[in-house]
Amino acid sequence: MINTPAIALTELRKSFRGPGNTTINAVDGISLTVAPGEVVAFLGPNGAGKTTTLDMLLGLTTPDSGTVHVYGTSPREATSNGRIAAVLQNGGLHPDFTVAETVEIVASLHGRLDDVGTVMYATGLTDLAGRKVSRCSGGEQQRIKFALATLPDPDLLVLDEPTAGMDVDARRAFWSTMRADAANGRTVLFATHYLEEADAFADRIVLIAGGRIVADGPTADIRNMAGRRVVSAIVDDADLTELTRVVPGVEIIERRGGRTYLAAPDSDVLARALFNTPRAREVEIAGHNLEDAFLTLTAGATRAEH
Ligand SMILES: Nc1ncnc2c1ncn2[C@@H]1O[C@H](COP(=O)(O)OP(=O)(O)OP(=O)(O)O)[C@@H](O)[C@H]1O
Repeated sequence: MINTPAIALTELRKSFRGPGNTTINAVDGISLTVAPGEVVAFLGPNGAGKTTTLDMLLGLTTPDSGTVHVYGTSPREATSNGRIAAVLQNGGLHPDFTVAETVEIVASLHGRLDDVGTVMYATGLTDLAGRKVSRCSGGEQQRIKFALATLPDPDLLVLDEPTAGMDVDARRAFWSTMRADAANGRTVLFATHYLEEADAFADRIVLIAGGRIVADGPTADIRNMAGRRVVSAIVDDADLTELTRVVPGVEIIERRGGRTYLAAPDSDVLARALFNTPRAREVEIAGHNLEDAFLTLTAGATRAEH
């Protein structure tokens, strides 16, 4: 079955009870198909719904509605036959074991005791072999989890904020190991809230906010989209209609607090047109910072609460 996707999510929904009897639609209709061998970043701000989606993908949480398929099977089946493995944010490590013991236990479960040395070396754990897990830093613990996740040699690796707690050098080392894995054909889906990290590593970025996908495309496209300079102003509807006529490719990103946020392939043309629009007031040109632009892209998506 050559065409079976690595991941197929259809109309996934999951809500939780929030404070004061409200309902939080953590995941609000996510559909996503990932082909084998793709490296996909699941990018979104805190609370966007990334972890909840990954939990459903891994079969740790049951969706309220929608379906999850991993290589055409259920998450449970994919986990039990070693096709999918994960590095999650919390838990999973025994504090009293040493790093080597931890890796050996999981290796023995997968019949890979012979590979312990190689895996520990590849994940930068060799020098930490004798250290108790409880004495390892957050970043070091992430590396242990990563080593454990690669032991079953999964076709799909799911990583939730994998570099949390790592310093710059550790991050770089981690991603170079991941790149080598991906070059060998492993499918990787990782959650992050750093655009730079998604940009540096993923082939494709799925941008999520408010429990929904707000953009999905090749990394270069999303980078260009996020990299556009945003121009905003207080402007009325009639002038807006005129602007969309005179500025090629202008797009209304959102309207918030009486202000309209616009972007165009040439932001100078857009800004000039706005300055020449007599009733447009308080024209502002946003900086070119990728993180700011990313926030602008996701700010419009607010989660529906009842
Ligand atoms: N068990 C739960 N009970 C109640 N609310 C929850 C639960 N799990 C998640 N939520 C809420 O659902 C929303 C989505 O959370 P989720 O952890 O999936 O987001 P995230 O994108 O992974 O965020 P982060 O980057 O902070 O990890 C948030 O508003 C969160 O508070």
